[in-house]
Amino acid sequence: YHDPKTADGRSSIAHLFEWRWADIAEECEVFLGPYGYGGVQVSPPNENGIVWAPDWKLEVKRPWFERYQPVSYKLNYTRSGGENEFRDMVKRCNDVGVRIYVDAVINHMTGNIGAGHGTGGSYFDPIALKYDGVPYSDWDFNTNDKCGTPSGNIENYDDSYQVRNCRLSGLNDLDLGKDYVRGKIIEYLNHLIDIGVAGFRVDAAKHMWPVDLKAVFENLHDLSTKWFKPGTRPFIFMEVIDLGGQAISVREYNHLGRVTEFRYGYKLGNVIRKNGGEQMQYLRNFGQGWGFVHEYDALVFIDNHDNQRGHGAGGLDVILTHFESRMYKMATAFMLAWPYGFPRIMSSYNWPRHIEWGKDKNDWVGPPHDDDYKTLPVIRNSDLTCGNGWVCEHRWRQIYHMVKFRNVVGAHQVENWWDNGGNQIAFSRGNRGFVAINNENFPLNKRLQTGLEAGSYCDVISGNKKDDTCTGHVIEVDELGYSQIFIDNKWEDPVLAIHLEAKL
Ligand SMILES: O=C(/C=C/c1ccc(O)c(O)c1)N[C@@H](Cc1ccc(O)cc1)C(=O)NCCCOc1c(-c2ccc(O)c(O)c2)oc2cc(O)cc(O)c2c1=O
Ligand SMILES: [Ca+2]
Repeated sequence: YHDPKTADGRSSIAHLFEWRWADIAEECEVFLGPYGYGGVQVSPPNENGIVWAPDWKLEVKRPWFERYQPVSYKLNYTRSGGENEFRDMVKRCNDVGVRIYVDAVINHMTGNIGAGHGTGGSYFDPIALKYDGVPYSDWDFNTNDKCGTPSGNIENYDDSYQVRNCRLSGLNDLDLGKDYVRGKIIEYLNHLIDIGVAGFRVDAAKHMWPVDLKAVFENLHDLSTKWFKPGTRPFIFMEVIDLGGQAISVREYNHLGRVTEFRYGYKLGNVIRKNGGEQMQYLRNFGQGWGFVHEYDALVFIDNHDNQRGHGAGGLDVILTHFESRMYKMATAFMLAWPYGFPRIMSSYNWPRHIEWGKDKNDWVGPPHDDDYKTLPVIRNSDLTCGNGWVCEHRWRQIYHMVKFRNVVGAHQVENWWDNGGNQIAFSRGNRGFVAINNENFPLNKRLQTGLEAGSYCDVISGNKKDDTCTGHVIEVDELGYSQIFIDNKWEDPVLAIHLEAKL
């Protein structure tokens, strides 16, 4: 369950948050496949509640988090499309070596958003705990006797019983101890596996008992033999928000599959922002040495759909996002060059961020849409940027080139680590790649061992290799593997990366 099951040496995935299935299928063929991405994490494909909250403090209309309020496990239909488009996307992506990982929301159903119909027309009544599209009834939910708090909601995250058996933010909490509930969830996930998905992001895993998750995972089918060898188990990574200090730890889950290591993005954000005296030189043992889970248990990322809005783990003054693009690219370059964990690149949409008192008042805003709240298609510009409000970080040169870098260096370990005792670092990955980062406010200018064979290399951060020319800096490596490395702190990107497939 820990192995991502990506194709031929592909080593990272992109989270195309709120993208439509048709756009993802196209992106697999025109970009993700050719540029070496291993897979896509897609938004929840199951039918969800429709959230209008005029009575709330804000005029909240069709927020992004409505997709995290299931109404049924039908794939027909969400803002991203219906089952046919979903099937088409899985086929077209797998056919070009790009896997699909589904965001599985199985801890809960909707909150108290009023009785009505889901995005696929299924009737539900949250008060009566009635979800006809599954069907679920009040038998299937954790009620007060199981939970024990006056409100029935989680009130204290230090009580591991409450965190599992009570409602998360008022969301109706499924009882995964019941065979019937497990059966419905297993049926949903196996339907996805039989279509061809390669695995799952388990949403809100912290809110479910490991023993119940184990019972579900054990009953999942092997992956479809249309694209995978017989007997291949699904890739599982569980969202466990754990920055340490709370009752529930990632270590309760990492035997079941990989876990989201939230400390990774949090600590790296602090280092790059130089918060609290953090320095780049301390990154030489970034990983288990910092208390993170074992590298084979870690799914790592700079930001995710939740904390890029200041929610969940970290907050706006630590987590780096596309809004701070120069630092974001530096952090992403490090993540993709550094061997620890399996990396996920966030691909966002723009929203009118409005920070007041350290909170983004527009943190609820949903994807780019037309007047009927229909999600807009992705527009692809000839310079690889996107239109219609899609940020497409995964298409930024400094990012997609590092995705390639990670594929080229494979499992080669870190060698030739150098730092200036402050915020300049450099290291190679075996004899296949070399990267240097200057996060000081003065230039880096040093003769360093790159670990690479002699020759001229194109720096893939500043440009592209075209046949035997380089549109960015050309880096000369001498017979002994040394190179005079210069990085001006005033450059657009104070990062340099070269590898064997960027050799001129
Ligand atoms: O901010 C949000 C949504 C956040 C969210 C959504 C999906 C995620 O995967 C996630 O990690 C966070 N939701 C808003 C609005 C909201 C939505 C539904 C609701 O019933 C009440 C309010 C909010 O203010 N939520 C309360 C704080 C965030 O509390 C949530 C968490 C959460 C946050 C921090 C933790 O340490 C943690 O263990 C869980 O996970 C969710 C998972 C879901 O599947 C659906 C949710 O509504 C939520 C969720 O509300
Ligand atoms: Ca629960």
